[in-house]
Parts: sequence; C-alpha cells; structure tokens
Amino acid sequence: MKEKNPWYTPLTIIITVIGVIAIVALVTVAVLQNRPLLQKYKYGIVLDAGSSHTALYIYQWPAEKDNNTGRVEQKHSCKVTGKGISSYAAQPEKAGMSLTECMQEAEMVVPAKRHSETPLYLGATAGMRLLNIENRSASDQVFQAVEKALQSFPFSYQGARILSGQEEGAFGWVTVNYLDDRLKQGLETTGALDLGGASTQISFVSHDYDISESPSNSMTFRLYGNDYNLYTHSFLCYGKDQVLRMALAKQTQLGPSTILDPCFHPGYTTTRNYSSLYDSPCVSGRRPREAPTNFSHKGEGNFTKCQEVVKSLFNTTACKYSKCSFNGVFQPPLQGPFGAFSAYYYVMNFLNLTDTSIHLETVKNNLASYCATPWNQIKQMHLSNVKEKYLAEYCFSGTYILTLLTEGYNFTKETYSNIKFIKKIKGSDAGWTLGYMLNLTNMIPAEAPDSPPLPHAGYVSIVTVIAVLLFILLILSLRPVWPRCSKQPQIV
Ligand SMILES: Nc1nc2c(ncn2[C@@H]2O[C@H](COP(=O)(O)OP(=O)(O)O)[C@@H](O)[C@H]2O)c(=O)[nH]1
Repeated sequence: MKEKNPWYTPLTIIITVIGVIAIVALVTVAVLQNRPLLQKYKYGIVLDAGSSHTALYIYQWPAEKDNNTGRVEQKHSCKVTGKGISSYAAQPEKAGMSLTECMQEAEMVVPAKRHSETPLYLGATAGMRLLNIENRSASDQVFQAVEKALQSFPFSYQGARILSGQEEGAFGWVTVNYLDDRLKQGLETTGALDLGGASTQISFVSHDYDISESPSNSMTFRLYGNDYNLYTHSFLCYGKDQVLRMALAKQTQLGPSTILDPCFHPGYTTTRNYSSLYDSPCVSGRRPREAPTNFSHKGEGNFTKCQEVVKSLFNTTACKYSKCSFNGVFQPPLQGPFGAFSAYYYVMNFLNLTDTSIHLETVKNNLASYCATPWNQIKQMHLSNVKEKYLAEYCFSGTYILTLLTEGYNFTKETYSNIKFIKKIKGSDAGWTLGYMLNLTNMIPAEAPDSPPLPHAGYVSIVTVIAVLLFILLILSLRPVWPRCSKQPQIV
C-alpha cells in the first residue's frame, strides 16, 4: 500500500505553482530589463574657426537621454588643413572650400539617418574679430562663403557667427566644469585659462567678486539648480601670435635692418617683412615711418632680457578699480584651481613644464637654459617631429606664458601650483566649443532634473525579494489547512 504525501492537496499544489510562476516571471523581467541595450546616439557638430586654424568637433549623447541627463562627449575631431578663415579675406570662397574635407569626414562619422537632425554651428574667435575691426566687408564675405559651403551638407545648419571674447571665456569655463562633473554635483568650480593665437581668456568664480565694480566682466548662470557669478575677460591681441607681433613691433620701432631678439635661440636667423609684421590691428598703429622692406631677425637666447621685452607689453600701473590684472582691466582675487588649455598646453607640454608642483623659480631656470640653447642644437633634437615655426617660437611662448600668469594675472609662486595644464578631460578637448553647443541646445538645465529614488535594477530586485517573502508568508498563513504530518499515514 502506498502512503499519500500530505503536501499533495489541490490547494497547496495550486498555490505553489502560481507562486513559482510569479517568481520566475519577476526574475525574467528583472534580467531582461537590465540587459545592455544597443546604445543609440544623437550628434552635434561645432566648427571652431580660430585665428590660426579651424577645427571641427563632433559630440554625441545617448538618444533617449537628451532631456538633460545623458552625458555629452566628444566623438571625433578634425583639423582643417590650412590657416584660419580670417586669412582668406582676399579670396573668401576659399574659406568655404577649406572646410570640405572635415565636413565630408563628419558625414561619414555621423550615421546617415541622423544627418538631418544633427545641429551644425560655426563660431569664429579673435582672428575674425580682428578682421571685422580691420575690414568689415571682407569679414562679411568670408562668412557668406562659409555659410554657403556649410549649407551644402546634409546637417541642420544653425548659423555662423563671431563669438564675443566674454562668450569665448565663459563657454570654455562651462566645458571644463561640465566635463569634470562639477556643475551637476554643485562642487567648487575650476577656473579656465585659454590661450589662442589672437586672444587670451581668463574666467573663474570668485566669492569676492562685486559685480557692480565691473559689470562687463560678469556672466551669471543658473545650472543644475546652482547660481554662478562668473568673472571673465578676454584680452584681444594677447594670443600668442599677436603678442609676438607686439614684441617684434616693440623691437623695431626705429625701423632697423637687424634686431637681436632675446626671445629666440642664439644662432637663429630669418628675414621678416615689415609690411606683413605690421599687417594687424594689434600693431598697425605703431608701424615705423621710415623702415626698409625687410629686417633680419636674429636670436640672442636670453630669458631675463626676453622677460623684460614681454613685461613691457603689459601696462600694470593704470587701474581705476580695487584690483586689476593689466591694461587697466578689473580682476577680482584669484580663487580655486585653474585649468590652462589650448596654446598653454601645447607650449608647456613641449617644454616639459606641465608639472606645476615644481617651484616657479626652477621652472624659470629650466626655461632660461632652453632659451640659451643654440638654434642648431634645438633643430637637431626636434625638427624631425615639430614644425619649424612652432619650434622657433617655444622660448618666446614659454616666456610669455609665465609672464602673463605672474605679472598679468597675478599668480604667485604659492598659487602657481593651482594651475593644471590640460589638453583633454575624459577624452574631450578643453575649449569653448562643447560649452557653446551645450548652451545652444539647452542641454544644461537651470534646475537639477528629478531622478528616481532607486536605479531600475535596485527597484526590480526589491520587488522580487518582496514577492518571495509574500509567497512564503502566504504558505505559512495556510498552516491551518496543512495536512498533519504526525497523523497516521493514509492508506491509499
Ligand atoms: N606648438 C604648437 N602650437 C600650436 C599647435 N596647434 C596650434 N598651435 C598654436 O597655438 C595657438 C593657439 O591655437 P588655437 O588654440 O588653435 O587658437 P586659435 O587658432 O587662435 O583659435 C596658435 O598660435 C597656434 O599657432 C600645436 O599643435 N603645437
């Protein structure tokens, strides 16, 4: 005779089956919901039309998260061959044509089905600011040519314009702090130091900044629920190419046929043309009356003398505010860490001087011995992998950077270590372009977006655990109808 299992009552069997099905269903949902999905992206393109060259940046962000929660990152960059668009003043159509190769690259990088919805912006900086001052109609023609070229591509063209120096500084600051996740988390922000070819920008948040003292230097933002009162200033003509013109102008005021320049290596010699040197609004007013066509530019390699030449380009005496940087420009006390990018990085990286924990005096001594190195030796060491134009100018540029930071912005030997020379942050280039796009696409919300209290996986796990517990409780609550195990086994 077979014994009947007390658990084999119809009620307990039904409850067990339903319970098991429910748990299996919940676990399946949890697993499926957390399976990595094939990520879909949206894209944005920004062209940085700088004074020395144009660069194209493609940004991407998760398609389902463009409501301000997905992270925007740089997907691709392309350096336009040739000079900046402002150099095409005499043949504007070539400015448009110069962008073709990079634009075609963008067509390949952005998936075809996203082309028509991908915004395309062009922002021009100090090179075009100067051309606009010098020759308004030439600047307009360059823009017309550029617009025509960009409109021929299948993207959503959003316009080309000259950024103000203030915008350039502020968007650089937004980029750095966005990439560092400082804005979303409401952390102390990093100041931004940008050195271009024709202008240079300084932007930082200072708690001691009284806007009323110089309202034109202030930009206010509300980002992710936090208010920022940003100090920013752009010095036109103080980018490293224009400041070199000013330094050469200083040394050629009497129209000599030869100059011995302390900012170039001993043994360096080249012939320069007076007309080309003075062909910029930054120096055009100072052209010597009587000068030969050319002058011979020879190097001396003396850092101390070079620093004197560079210092003479800063007016540090006139200041109608409580505190100034230089040329009578208001600047509140420096505050917090700073990221220095663009030419700051190119130059200091080449000179092996990016480590700011090294004492400022040691940095200066190292630069002094680099400047004193004969030009032949420098060429032998580096000419195979560095353009001669850049190579010849590193002594000048390094001296300018140290002088700008200390004599110009008032960094001291103590605060110098607050500066970090950077090129990229988490794979994206530091510069104004990302901040510009984030602003124009409203991708940084004024208020912090609401986020669910639990991540999805946590939510599903908790529901599963609760379901299992409820099931066990149900089984236990059915105890009264459980068959008694102690009873005599039933005879079937
Ligand atoms: N040494 C060096 N200098 C560079 C490089 N790329 C650009 N520069 C110079 O750095 C300065 C700033 O360049 P960039 O950031 O492109 O500024 P912009 O052209 O004024 O917008 C200019 O004087 C450029 O000639 C590079 O790869 N190496």
